[in-house]
Amino acid sequence: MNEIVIAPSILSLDYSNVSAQLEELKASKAKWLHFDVMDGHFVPNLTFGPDILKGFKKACPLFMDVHLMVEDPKTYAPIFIQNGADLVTFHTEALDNDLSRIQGLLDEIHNLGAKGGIVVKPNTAIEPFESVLKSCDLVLVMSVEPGFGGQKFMADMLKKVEWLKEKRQELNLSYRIEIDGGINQDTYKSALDAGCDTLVAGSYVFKNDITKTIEGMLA
Ligand SMILES: O=C(CO)[C@@H](O)[C@H](O)COP(=O)(O)O
Ligand SMILES: [Fe+2]
Repeated sequence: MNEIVIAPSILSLDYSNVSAQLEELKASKAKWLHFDVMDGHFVPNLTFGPDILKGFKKACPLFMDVHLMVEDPKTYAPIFIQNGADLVTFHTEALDNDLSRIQGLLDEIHNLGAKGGIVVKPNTAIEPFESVLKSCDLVLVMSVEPGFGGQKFMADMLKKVEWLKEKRQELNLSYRIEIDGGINQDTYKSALDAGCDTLVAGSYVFKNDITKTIEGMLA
């Protein structure tokens, strides 16, 4: 059983007060930061480039979990790895769900010394990706449509989590299972019960007391 990790999503930081929140995160029980990269094409929102990641890593040296929501992850994964990503996840849909392209990018991420994994949107089934699971350090299940923080949790996505948990045991693998979107006081327990070991939480953490909210999910 993997240790439970909370990965606060910096998408929901209060950008008028960044350093104080990064100091609080450093002192908190969060070991990871979730860094959402959006290119305005794969999703209808724009966020951060590699220089911002580099700055965050310097100010707050936690494990950087970089979620690429971009049309061209093959180009951007190496750039974010050079700038501090410890783990990069990319959407299968951005590679047309093509298994050989997905396998190729997972191999490339590993060759660059980072951890890697796949992400699926809510309307993408997870079962077709069984053959690449052996190369994933983590599989990320989206429980909202990617693009924005603060959306409602889609409880149906927990079926994917249950399938991933069963497959992990059947195939004797050890990838982490992460969920992203709508995690809060009403939903985090069901995600853990279904088999998630890594919880992304954005608005829930940053719109409340950061330290206590993270501790509450780990209690
Ligand atoms: O990838 C995304 C959104 O596309 C997320 O990482 C969000 O940042 C999660 O925000 P909350 O739903 O927890 O507010
Ligand atoms: Fe994310």
